[in-house]
Amino acid sequence: MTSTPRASTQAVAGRLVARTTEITDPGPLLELLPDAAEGAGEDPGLTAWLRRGEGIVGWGVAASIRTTGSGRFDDAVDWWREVAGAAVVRDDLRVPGSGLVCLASFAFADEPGESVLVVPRVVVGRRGDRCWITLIGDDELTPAPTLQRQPEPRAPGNVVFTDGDVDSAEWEAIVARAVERIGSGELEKVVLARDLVATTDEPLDVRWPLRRLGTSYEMCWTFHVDGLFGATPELLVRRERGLVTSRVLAGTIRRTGHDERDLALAATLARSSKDLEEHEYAVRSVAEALAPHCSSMNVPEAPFVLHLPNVMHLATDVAGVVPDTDGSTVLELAAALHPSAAVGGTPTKVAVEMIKEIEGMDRGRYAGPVGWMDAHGDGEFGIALRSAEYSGTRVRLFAGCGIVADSDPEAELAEAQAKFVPVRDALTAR
Ligand SMILES: C=C(O[C@@H]1C=C(C(=O)O)C=C[C@H]1O)C(=O)O
Repeated sequence: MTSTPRASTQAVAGRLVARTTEITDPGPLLELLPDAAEGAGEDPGLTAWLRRGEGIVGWGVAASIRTTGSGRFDDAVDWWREVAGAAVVRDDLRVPGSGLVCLASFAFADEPGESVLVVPRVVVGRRGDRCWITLIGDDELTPAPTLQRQPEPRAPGNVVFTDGDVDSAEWEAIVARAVERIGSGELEKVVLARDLVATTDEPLDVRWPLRRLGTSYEMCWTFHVDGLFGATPELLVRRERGLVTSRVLAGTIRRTGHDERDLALAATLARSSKDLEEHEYAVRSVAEALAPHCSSMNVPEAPFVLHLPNVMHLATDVAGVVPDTDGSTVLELAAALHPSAAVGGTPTKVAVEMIKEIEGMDRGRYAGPVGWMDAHGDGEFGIALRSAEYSGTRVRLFAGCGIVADSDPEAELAEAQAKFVPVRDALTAR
């Protein structure tokens, strides 16, 4: 058993006061984020959760909590219940993302790793053609800032990439070892990841990669919470007024850059027994974790192919109804789902143990839940994939692959390389 260190809280001075007001369209939300370097030493707390230009961005820190260990989700649930329960909220819009919200990102493993929840001081959101600002303060409202499109973020300068904890040859050997153990019947699937370290000339202005991810990977959820950023195609869970949805991905093929060839490859992917098997494990793990909370569920029989600029995935959208009698918040659902077979394996416990034993690196918050939640427990959590953690000029990129009985280590390495592309390009693109 791992111990559960207590959560460390940055105290909320008093109760939080939040007010949401409708505003005219302020332009692309990512362009509103202020320059973190101008914050006079204060934590700028830049946060983002966006897809196709809709979602929320935030800055400033009205309240936050850091938590570790196997109790990280429970600590977060308790903290948010307390903060949201005591808050005074005025929200005339009542759309997803308006009112009091927190953004959060959780460590993949029970140990090591730190999880973070942040309530920004200023949140600006867009849903359809409605836009809003929410000001959050302790005891009294944060004064309204002037919303303006910010100049182009500072460029990272030259970027040098080096192997992370495990180089490519070693990683292939690790994958080969996993395939052997799957062959001997120890487990069915394990997801193995590796990291790549980018060193930038200038301390990273996270708005630089965020803007590029937001435009190049529109169909993904572009996010940033406390130094973890990326654009994930995988939605762990969304809860919106009793309806839950999850987009499950597993089974991948690299794109060639030629539309016709890619279409042929998409058809191959949809028929590939190796990928369908890997996908089936992931869908089953999500459906089984959601079932106890749902009065009805829809699990499509066959996946569709999701086309991204770098790769294509087998994808299934699972949906369910959470009755009022269940009352689980989106965070509790995310906790129940994590780690799904898309990032852990099957059976989960054996796979997670094997990851710890052979992967050779600390995942940090990569592949953990990342997203936002409101005071009613609605919100969205994605899986932090196609992501990186940064501090100053050091950026750690992550990518992983589901390994099954007939996985080929060389092909898996190439697949992981393709999954580095979104963040790599976002750092180096002009
Ligand atoms: C683990 C990652 O991706 C996951 C693994 C996939 C696969 O092995 O086919 C596909 C999508 C994700 O569920 C990653 O991007 O790092």
